[in-house]
Amino acid sequence: MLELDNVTVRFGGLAAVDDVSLRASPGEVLGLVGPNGAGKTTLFNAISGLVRPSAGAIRFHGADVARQPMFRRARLGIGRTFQIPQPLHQLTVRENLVVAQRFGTGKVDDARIAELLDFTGLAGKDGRDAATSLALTELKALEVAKALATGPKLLLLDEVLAGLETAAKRRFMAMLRELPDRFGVGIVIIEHDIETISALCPRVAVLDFGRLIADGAPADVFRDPEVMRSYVGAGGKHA
Ligand SMILES: Nc1ncnc2c1ncn2[C@@H]1O[C@H](COP(=O)(O)OP(=O)(O)OP(=O)(O)O)[C@@H](O)[C@H]1O
Repeated sequence: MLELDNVTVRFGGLAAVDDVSLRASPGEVLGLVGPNGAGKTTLFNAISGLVRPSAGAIRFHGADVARQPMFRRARLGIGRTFQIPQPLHQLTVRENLVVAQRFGTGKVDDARIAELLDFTGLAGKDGRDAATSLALTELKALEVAKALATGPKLLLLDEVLAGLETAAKRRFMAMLRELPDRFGVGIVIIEHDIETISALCPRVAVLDFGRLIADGAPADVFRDPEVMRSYVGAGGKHA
């Protein structure tokens, strides 16, 4: 479904993503980890169209999307969340989903919106405005609901679990586990916590200074000395 070939993203002299080749299959749940500044979000930005790669190919279901604008990639089925929730603050929760649907599919589907509100635990909050009346957990749920409202086949989740307290995290993990079957999406998820990523993802890819240094089953990857060095080198706070 997603094919990255030798993707590099440069900011001046810095290769934030450095010659990364990676594949994700339909319905697959892939973890993306690495220390702070490793290039994870930049890779998401390159896939979703927020930054343009300096080199390399990005294909989605066979189509070369590397030069396509964000909305076109969204229409093809690439959806994403942002690390810091980015609702349209002046709009209500429901209106946020309407905008996301228009962006991703071009039309509004009220039944689907009701389903998404229910699924993400936001039913009953649909009339609230996003800026002033939602707690962090609800903002994160809205971020997931918005991404789903664009009708994705691939969902890029950028630290949706970070900062959640234990009960909310458990709820979110159950929600994420349901996504592939219920909504027919594959997932790439950025997450720092090794235990969480191992519980959610049969496969994990590791970035370090922009380079892909490991790709495989969590049990193998997190035993790899180079991976552990990169975590410990980053202060050991993720290990
Ligand atoms: N727009 C930008 N301009 C210049 N440098 C950038 C830009 N965006 C990211 N960088 C740099 O690129 C590198 C990779 O950043 P990125 O945010 O992708 O890392 P990350 O792995 O997502 O980190 P974190 O876990 O902290 O979110 C960092 O050195 C960062 O400072």
